[in-house]
Amino acid sequence: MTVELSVNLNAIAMLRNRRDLPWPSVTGIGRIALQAGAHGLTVHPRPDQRHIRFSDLPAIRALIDEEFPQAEFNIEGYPTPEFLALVAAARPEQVTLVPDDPAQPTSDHGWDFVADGAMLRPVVDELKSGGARVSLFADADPVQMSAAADTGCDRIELYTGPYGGTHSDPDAAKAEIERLGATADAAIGFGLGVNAGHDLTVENLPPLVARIPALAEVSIGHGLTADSLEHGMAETVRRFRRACGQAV
Ligand SMILES: CC(=O)[C@@H](O)[C@H](O)COP(=O)(O)O
Ligand SMILES: NCC(=O)COP(=O)(O)O
Repeated sequence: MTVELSVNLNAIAMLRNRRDLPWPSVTGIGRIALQAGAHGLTVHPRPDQRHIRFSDLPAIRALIDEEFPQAEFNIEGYPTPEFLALVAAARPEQVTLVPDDPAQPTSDHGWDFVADGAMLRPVVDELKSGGARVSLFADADPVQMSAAADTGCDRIELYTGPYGGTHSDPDAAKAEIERLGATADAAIGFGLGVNAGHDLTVENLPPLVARIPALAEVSIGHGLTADSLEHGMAETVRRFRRACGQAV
């Protein structure tokens, strides 16, 4: 199975928002990423619009529809009525629901599928009936996968932040990979697809992909954007695609 790369544009938008100027262009950089073979684009429109602005969503939708119809749009966020309205208008191929509080500096945990299942089930149903694939953000915890499947979601997205934090500790990295792998095995056993994301890099992707051969998609923004400052966006997308095991 090919591990697809979805490029997260949050950091590009964060840089753009530093000034009242239209560059760097979120759609312009997204175009370069798709031209270089990224499978799709990911955004996380947070309530304070600190990076991705609500107005970015129709522009990204139009870019994909008009120039890259085979690509996917993945929108992440907490399922407030405002977020669900943005999703209904943008018609993304995938929605990734995360349990983020608006005050969080970034996403740093997955759902408690036992406690949150009753809330998630109707939201998942609504999004799926609108035609989206639904992925739910998940910590590395195999025990939670039965309850995750009970939400009716299509996929989980493994939160790989703790793994990303082991960049200088090989033993801790191996332990995190095994926790992630065991969670993926459990999810697949319940018929779920598996995505992954947060703090993934060219260096830490290959061992994760080797442990989870059924991994469907990784969404990457921070590390990929950092590398693009050195290698350029097109070459960086190719480097990350190779790190996913794609023949580039
Ligand atoms: C869900 C996740 O881990 C990331 O995709 C998230 O979008 C990061 O958000 P920030 O870019 O705001 O840190
Ligand atoms: N879902 C993870 C994502 O889209 C990007 O996370 P990061 O690479 O910016 O940490």
